[in-house]
Amino acid sequence: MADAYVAIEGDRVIEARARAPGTARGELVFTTAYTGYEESLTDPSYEEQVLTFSYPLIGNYGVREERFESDRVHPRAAVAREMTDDVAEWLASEGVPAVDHLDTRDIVTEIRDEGAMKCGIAAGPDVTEQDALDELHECKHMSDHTDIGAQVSVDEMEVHNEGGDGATVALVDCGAKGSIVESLVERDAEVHVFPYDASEDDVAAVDPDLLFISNGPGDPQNFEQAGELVETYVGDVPLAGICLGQQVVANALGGETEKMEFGHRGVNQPVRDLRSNQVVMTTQNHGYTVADPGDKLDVTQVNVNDDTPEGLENDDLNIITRQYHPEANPGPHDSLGFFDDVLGMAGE
Ligand SMILES: NC(=O)CC[C@H](N)C(=O)O
Repeated sequence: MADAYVAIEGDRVIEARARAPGTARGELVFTTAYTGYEESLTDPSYEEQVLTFSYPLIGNYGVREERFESDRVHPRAAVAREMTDDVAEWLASEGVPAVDHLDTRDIVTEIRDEGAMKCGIAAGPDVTEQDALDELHECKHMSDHTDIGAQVSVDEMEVHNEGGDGATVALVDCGAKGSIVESLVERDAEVHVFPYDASEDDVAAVDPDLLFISNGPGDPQNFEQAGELVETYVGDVPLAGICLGQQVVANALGGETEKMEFGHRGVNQPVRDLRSNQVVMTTQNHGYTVADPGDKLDVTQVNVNDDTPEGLENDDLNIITRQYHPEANPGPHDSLGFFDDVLGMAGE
């Protein structure tokens, strides 16, 4: 008998098995990644989403903190065909509801046909279908989470690798994955991690060689202050961005972003570099895209599947951004050279 329910738009309720108890709501999305569940579940970009794994068995190599991308689980709930006890117990200890024993192919097909959608989840011995429906009816559209940055950013500036020999990087933390900081520190950068709403004066105080806008959850248009930093620094200091960072940079420089139907989430998204014609496999996790790069940025890389912009650049203004995740974790390491390129702009 079912002891968990997933309610999706149209008030359809899918029965499941409770693996971690509780009720939750969020935007229902799926990832096709076949490894990296620890990294995905701790990626702050999944804040306010319910993550469905299309790969059928989640948890088969345990749960190790050294693979976490932040200090907590970010999706509001997790959905899998089959989840191991390790993962279920971890999610339960974090208070994040989880369900399995349902047809995840059905959910993926529904999202592909209808687009990412609101959902409600109720899991545990005492829950009813109505509990899941109540959650669904309370669920907000992702763009209506207007201060989502506050949920994922540092409260105070933090310095990593103080006294490092390399560039001084001002990383605006819109929900940064730990691997981005690590990739910069490994290249000797002194990384100042700023709150998502840091002021121009805060950033100016460290006299950065590079302004870097991180990945993050929700609608990039809700990160106005990060956009203002981009407007302030463009032309004076090199600019870099990953995922939400690319979107914020584009919006700040006269471009436009829009919501995609169901986005790209996985570890084998092919990206073509338009100058070298080389294709690399990339890790992705985004539901918005740059619809118009504006007149300051050139599209230098595109997604092979749907031609959406994956890289934006301006050689004169020293700007390089990526829609995908060059830091990987999970996923292929093919584009780690991005970090050498952006630190190269900063004189390293
Ligand atoms: N990983 C990210 O930075 C995601 C960016 C943005 N929240 C999107 O969904 O498009």
